[in-house]
Amino acid sequence: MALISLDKVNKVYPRATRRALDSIDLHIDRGDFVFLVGASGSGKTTLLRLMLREEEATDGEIRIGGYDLRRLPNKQVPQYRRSVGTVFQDYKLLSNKTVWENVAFTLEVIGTPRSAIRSLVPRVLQTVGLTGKEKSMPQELSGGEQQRVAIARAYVNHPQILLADEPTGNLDPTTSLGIMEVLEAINRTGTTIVMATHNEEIVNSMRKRVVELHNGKIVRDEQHGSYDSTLFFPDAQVQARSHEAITNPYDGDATDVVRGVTQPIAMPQQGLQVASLGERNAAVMVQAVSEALTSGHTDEGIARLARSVHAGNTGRYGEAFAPVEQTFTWGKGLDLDSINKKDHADSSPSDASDTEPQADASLPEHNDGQTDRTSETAQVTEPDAVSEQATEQTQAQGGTEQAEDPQSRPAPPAPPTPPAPPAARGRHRARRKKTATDNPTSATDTTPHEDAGQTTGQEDAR
Ligand SMILES: Nc1ncnc2c1ncn2[C@@H]1O[C@H](COP(=O)(O)OP(=O)(O)OP(=O)(O)O)[C@@H](O)[C@H]1O
Repeated sequence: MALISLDKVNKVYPRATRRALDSIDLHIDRGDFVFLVGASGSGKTTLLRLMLREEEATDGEIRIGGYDLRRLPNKQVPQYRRSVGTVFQDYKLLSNKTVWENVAFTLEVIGTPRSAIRSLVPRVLQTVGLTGKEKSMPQELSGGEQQRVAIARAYVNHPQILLADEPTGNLDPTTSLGIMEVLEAINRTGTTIVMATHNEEIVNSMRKRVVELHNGKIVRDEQHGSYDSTLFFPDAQVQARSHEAITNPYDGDATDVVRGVTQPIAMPQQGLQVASLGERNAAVMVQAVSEALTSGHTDEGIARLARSVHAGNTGRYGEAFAPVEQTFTWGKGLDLDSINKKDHADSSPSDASDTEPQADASLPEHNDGQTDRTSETAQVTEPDAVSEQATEQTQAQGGTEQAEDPQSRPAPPAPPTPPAPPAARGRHRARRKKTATDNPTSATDTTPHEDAGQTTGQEDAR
C-alpha cells in the first residue's frame, strides 16, 4: 500500500473562482522521490499543504502513513506532523534562536537528551556545511544558509516523509547542488521526498518521478521524467529538450536512467549507544546521512547535476546566478581541481569524480553513550567550547575562511548565455518568490508550526 494516497481530492479556497486542486489522484510509495512541477499557480504548494494538514481538502480522501487526514482530529495534528519534515521556502526558523539552538530545539522536542544533543548538533551542522555558524541568528544568514538549517531541522527526527517546496528557490546552482545532495542522502535512508520545484536542471539531472500539475489537475506522472511537458507545450524546442534530458546528457545512453535509481543505504545501528527513541532516531539519521555524503558513492543524478552546474547551465530561464568558482561549496561540493580534470576527461563521460569531497569530511567520534536523560523541556544552549572547537576545525580545514575570500580564486569564466524561452512557455517561467533573502524580516516573521519538525508553540513559552 502506498505511503501517500490521495483520491479524488479537490481544494477550493474561500472566495476562489476555481479549484486550486481538481480531482487529484496520487499514490506515492515509501522511499520514493517525487518532483512536483507546473506553472506558477498550478497547485503544487496547495498539494503540499494538504499533505501537511496545513489546509484541509474540500472533498476526497488523503491517507498518509496510516493517518486519514480528512478525519484526523486537530489535537492529533502535531503528532502527525512529527512524522513529516518540511523544507519550505520561507524557512520557518526560530528567529530568536541561534543556528545551534534551532537544530538543538528540534532534537530536544523529540526527547533527545542534552548530552546527545551536544554531540549531534555539530555533526548535523557539518553535514549541511554550517560549521562555524553555530552562534549566528537566522537573520544573519544568507538564504542558502537558512535553507540548510531548515533541512538540518527537517531530517534530524528521521521523518517518514519530507515535503520540500522550492528548497532551491533563489539559490545559486552550487548551493542548490549541495541541497540536492543532502536531500538525496536523506531519501536513501528511506525517507519519502516530495519536492515542488521550478528548477529545470535539477529535475532533468535527477531523473526521478515527475508529477506535473496544470490548473489544479495532474496532467503528467512519469517515472524518470523530465521538467518539460510536451503535453501542454508541444513545440519543437520543448520536445527536443525533454528528449535530451532523458536520453543524452553527459553520461551515455538511456540505460543510465536505470543505473541512476538510487540504492537505499543501510541505516547504521552498530556502535551507537542510545538511551531514548528520540536519541536513537536522531543519532541513526545523522550518521546515515553523513555516511551517505562521505561514502564515495555518488548518485548518478547528483553527478549529472554537478556536471550541469559545472557546465554553467542556469536552466531555461537564465537566472543570474553567481559563477561556481565564486560560490561557497559544501556537501560534497565541487572543487576546481576536479572540475579541471573533468574538462580533460570528456572521453570518459560517466566519471562522477566532480563531486568528490574537497576536504576530509570524516566526522568526530560519536561518544554519547550517556544515559543521563534530562528534562524534555530543558533549555539547550550552545556550548562555547564546542562552538569554538568547531570554528577551529573549520579554519583548519580551510573551509569558510578560504571560501569567503573570492580574491584568492581565479577569475571565473563568463557563463554561457541561456536560450530565450519560447513565447508559448511563458506560463512556465521560473518565478522568484519573496524570501528572507529579498526581505530580511520575512524569515523572522514567519508564523511557527506546532511541532518538532517545525517551529512549535512551545518555544514561545520559554
Ligand atoms: N490561501 C489561499 N487563498 C485563496 N487562493 C489561494 C490560496 N493559496 C493559493 N491560492 C490559489 O490556489 C491556486 C494554486 O496556488 P499554489 O500556491 O498551490 O500554486 P503553486 O503551483 O504552488 O504556485 P507557485 O509555483 O507560484 O508557488 C492559485 O490560483 C492561487 O492563487
